[in-house]
Amino acid sequence: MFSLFFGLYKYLFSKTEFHVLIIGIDKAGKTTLLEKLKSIYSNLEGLPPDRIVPTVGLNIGRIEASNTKLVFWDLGGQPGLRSIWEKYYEEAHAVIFVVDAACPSRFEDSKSALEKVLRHEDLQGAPLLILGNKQDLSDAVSAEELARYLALKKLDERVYVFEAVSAYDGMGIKESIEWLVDVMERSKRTEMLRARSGAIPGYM
Ligand SMILES: Nc1nc2c(ncn2[C@@H]2O[C@H](COP(=O)(O)OP(=O)(O)OP(=O)(O)O)[C@@H](O)[C@H]2O)c(=O)[nH]1
Ligand SMILES: [Mg+2]
Repeated sequence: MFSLFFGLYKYLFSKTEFHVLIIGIDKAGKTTLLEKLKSIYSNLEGLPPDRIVPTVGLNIGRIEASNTKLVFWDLGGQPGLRSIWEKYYEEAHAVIFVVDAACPSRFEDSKSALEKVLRHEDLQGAPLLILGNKQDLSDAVSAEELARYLALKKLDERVYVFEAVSAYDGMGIKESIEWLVDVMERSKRTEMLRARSGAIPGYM
């Protein structure tokens, strides 16, 4: 009986934990973004950009934002590492896809990597936040321009947005995270993941 009420209490009052996958091609700025998120949302000072090295394994960051717990999984974007991304799809509530908005010569690479991500059935219904990073650089393209460059198909059914950010100075990051939390809270995928994890009170 106690466990039934405890389960119900937990279900009603504990903060939801969302898993957010941060992917994108190498050097887009994913890890720099993760460290900036830690600095903005927690008391921990994130690593400064000059101490960040290309990611080979997995970086994890936990923050609290808008009364929810967010767990970020940041993976390496080098070509040989991209096959690892899909191992995390099933458990992800949403995806952040980071693009270096100041490097048009790599937009094509980003586009094909993202199209492959969108085709994967384990990510069905996952909200998508596409970040045009490095806005502190004068030649960075805007979110609208990036959307035009990428010209993504297969987005019709998906909840998505393009945002312009800088992982250096923090521009656009809070707005992006607010959007993400809001859509994850209302998404069918969240309902599906919750049901699958057996988070129905009394049935754990
Ligand atoms: N100017 C500028 N440079 C940035 C920004 N974000 C990242 N960088 C730089 O871009 C380079 C790559 O950053 P990382 O965060 O390591 O990129 P990544 O996407 O994690 O790369 P992988 O781990 O190899 O996939 C580094 O030199 C960063 O300092 C930004 O907002 N503005
Ligand atoms: Mg990295």
